[in-house]
Amino acid sequence: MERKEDRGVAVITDTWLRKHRLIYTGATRHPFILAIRGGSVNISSFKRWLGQDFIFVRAFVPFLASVLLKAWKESDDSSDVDVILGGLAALNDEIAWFKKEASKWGVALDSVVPQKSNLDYCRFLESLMSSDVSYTEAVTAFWVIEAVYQESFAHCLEDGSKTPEELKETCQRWGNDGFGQYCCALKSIANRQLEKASDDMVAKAEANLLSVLEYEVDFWNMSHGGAV
Ligand SMILES: Cc1ncc(CN)c(N)n1
Repeated sequence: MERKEDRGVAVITDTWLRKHRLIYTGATRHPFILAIRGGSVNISSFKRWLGQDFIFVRAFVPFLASVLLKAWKESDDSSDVDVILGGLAALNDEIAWFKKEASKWGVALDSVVPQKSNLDYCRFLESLMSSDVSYTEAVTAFWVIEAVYQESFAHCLEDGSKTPEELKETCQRWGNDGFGQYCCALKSIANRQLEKASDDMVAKAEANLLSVLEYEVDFWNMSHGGAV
């Protein structure tokens, strides 16, 4: 089927990404990502990110479950539930992967202390789990959260990147084509929902997009912090 983008019709999420390009680039081309891509990343920064992200991913599970519930209740398209369920299943693998990766790098996940930026981001996720938050808002935020990781890690795998061999598996996890297609599916769902949403809801979804991008930048910034 011909997509709206192909027909030159403005798509809400694309309009937002153009409007907020600076912060979007800040989130997807962060110095931590550029250091991975350039091969100069400090391994203690990577380990710090790994430990913090494990905590985040655990908090992401109930958030995703809440989006699934909202899709089941509010979506007109039953395939949304399938897409989100696929995301939940992938998270199960992701948690197992974090445990394996942490043991490879000698990171004791049980003793990682969540940093403030992480706690703030997890609290934001929790606020989106409220039944007062619409499916449109929740699924839009969900798409942005996934898209930032997809764009960031795919950049580390592009031609010309000098990503260290031992970090390629991490980059593949979010930078692979399958994850890219999953993000496209989430983006289409978000756009479909936004097109029929009230102005007020669209404004809230845009504010959430900005919040996610700010939280993502702060999240990457944690990798600069003190020693692991
Ligand atoms: C902070 C963060 N943002 C996004 C993702 C991708 N699920 C993640 N693992 N961590």
